[in-house]
Amino acid sequence: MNHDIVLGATGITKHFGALQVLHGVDLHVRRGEALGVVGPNGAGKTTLFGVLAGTLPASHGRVHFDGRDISAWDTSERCRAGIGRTYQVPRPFLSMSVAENVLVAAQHGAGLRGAAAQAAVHSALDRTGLLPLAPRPADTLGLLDRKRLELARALATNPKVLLLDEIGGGLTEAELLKLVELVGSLHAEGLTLVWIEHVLHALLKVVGRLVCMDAGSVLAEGEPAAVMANPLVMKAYLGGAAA
Ligand SMILES: Nc1ncnc2c1ncn2[C@@H]1O[C@H](COP(=O)(O)OP(=O)(O)OP(=O)(O)O)[C@@H](O)[C@H]1O
Repeated sequence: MNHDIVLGATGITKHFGALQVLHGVDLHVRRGEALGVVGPNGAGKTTLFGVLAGTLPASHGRVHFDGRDISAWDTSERCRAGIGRTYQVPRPFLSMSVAENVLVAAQHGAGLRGAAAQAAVHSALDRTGLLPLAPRPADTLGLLDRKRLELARALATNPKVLLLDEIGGGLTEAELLKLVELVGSLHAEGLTLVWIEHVLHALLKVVGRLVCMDAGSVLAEGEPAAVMANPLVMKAYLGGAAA
């Protein structure tokens, strides 16, 4: 495997019963890059994230990470190896504080204990600007701070690659700019990102490469402007809008 590729999926298919939602997808993430993943609703983007993170077993195909075949690894092994993710629908423990939520991720996601767990929590809160809110109950946070918390929980697992699933949804334009700034700063620190996002103008401020999926296949990939101008991609989006 090419060592420039930190995370690679090859020939991934996924069936849910009789429904096939991924049809031989190849996805290769380069070390240090920010890769965007777009596509109409139901294209299979979140399912692909599940296969990468190990929450969903692939029906066929292999996943490699950092030079190793991790296809048989479960989600906690992959998390400890350095694959972090956020969820489309964040589910923080609402009665717990911001810091406690991040601590749970450091302990249960990354298996950290004691001073190492506390250091990971401090660093994640600091990087996401949540240190001043550390003692606040999670249910008192506004939407942007909940997104920051979702990021902090993923960062507390010390990821080498961070999978972001539609973290931009529902924010005002001003909030979105702050989120873009934060995600951009994580990438500037050297974190490899794969970001599924429907809010294209936000995504395009951060990513250097784009993959477009439709109906369980990769339609196009490459330089973002070229991908968005690809006739197949335009057709998929217009079809999605009309559906
Ligand atoms: N657990 C499941 N059981 C059955 N079908 C599923 C399951 N999860 C996803 N699907 C189906 O797989 C297809 C792909 O869904 P997926 O969520 O991966 O798409 P997506 O590209 O992430 O869409 P969106 O942009 O709307 O989040 C959809 O038809 C969806 O209904």
